[in-house]
Amino acid sequence: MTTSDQPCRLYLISQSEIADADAFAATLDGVFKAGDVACFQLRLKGASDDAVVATAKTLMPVCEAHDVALLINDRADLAHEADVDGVHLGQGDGSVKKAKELLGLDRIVGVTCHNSLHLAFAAGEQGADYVAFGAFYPTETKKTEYHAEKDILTRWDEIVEIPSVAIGGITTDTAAELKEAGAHFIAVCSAVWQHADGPAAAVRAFNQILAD
Ligand SMILES: Cc1ncc(COP(=O)(O)OP(=O)(O)O)c(N)n1
Ligand SMILES: Cc1nc(C(=O)O)sc1CCOP(=O)(O)O
Ligand SMILES: [Mg+2]
Repeated sequence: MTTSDQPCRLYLISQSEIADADAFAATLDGVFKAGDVACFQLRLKGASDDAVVATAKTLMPVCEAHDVALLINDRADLAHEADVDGVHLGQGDGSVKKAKELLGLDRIVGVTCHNSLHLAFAAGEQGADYVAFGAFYPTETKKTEYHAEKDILTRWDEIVEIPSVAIGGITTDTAAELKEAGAHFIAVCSAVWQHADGPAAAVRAFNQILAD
């Protein structure tokens, strides 16, 4: 993941529960057909380890077919077991170094950095492939303790080559301003899965905005 001449792309986060992985794989295939998605993060909360790995394995062929990187949230060990493209680590989810050792240097390790350039520099020094800033807007997907301002994306983009991901309450109304501020990826959950016209329509709409 490098920033030079790269367009701002969509980073899709799953809902926190997936009841039927096969049915969801079919939905995801339709979503990916609707437009460009760079990454898909499997963010299951409260699922067993076996369910996370099994769901990832069911979704992997769909992600591969559309050239979408599949990441597992929170757990480098499960990302390793499922042999996916990488892991997203929060500040309490283990070190980048250990994740890279386990997964291999070719796998993606992204890190939550809240509203802190200091955390982002530390993640970058440890070898993170991207840093995530947020939450930019109110969200019901997660209880957030940190609020990020757009200028952190601009300052990061001016200083560092490592891509940034903007997250938290992003909608089709706000994606453009984050892109303009310098975000390299726009991470979205509810604005896709709860879109009035369905997730494929949402991905089409985000793609139009990010292409402008
Ligand atoms: C792209 C991206 N950015 C931030 C987060 C949040 O990670 P974390 O702080 O570990 O919180 P949970 O997602 O685990 O609740 C993320 N998942 N993805
Ligand atoms: C998972 C997550 N992490 C955040 C952070 O600020 O670190 S905000 C968030 C929720 C993202 O979902 P939505 O697009 O529905 O707001
Ligand atoms: Mg986490």
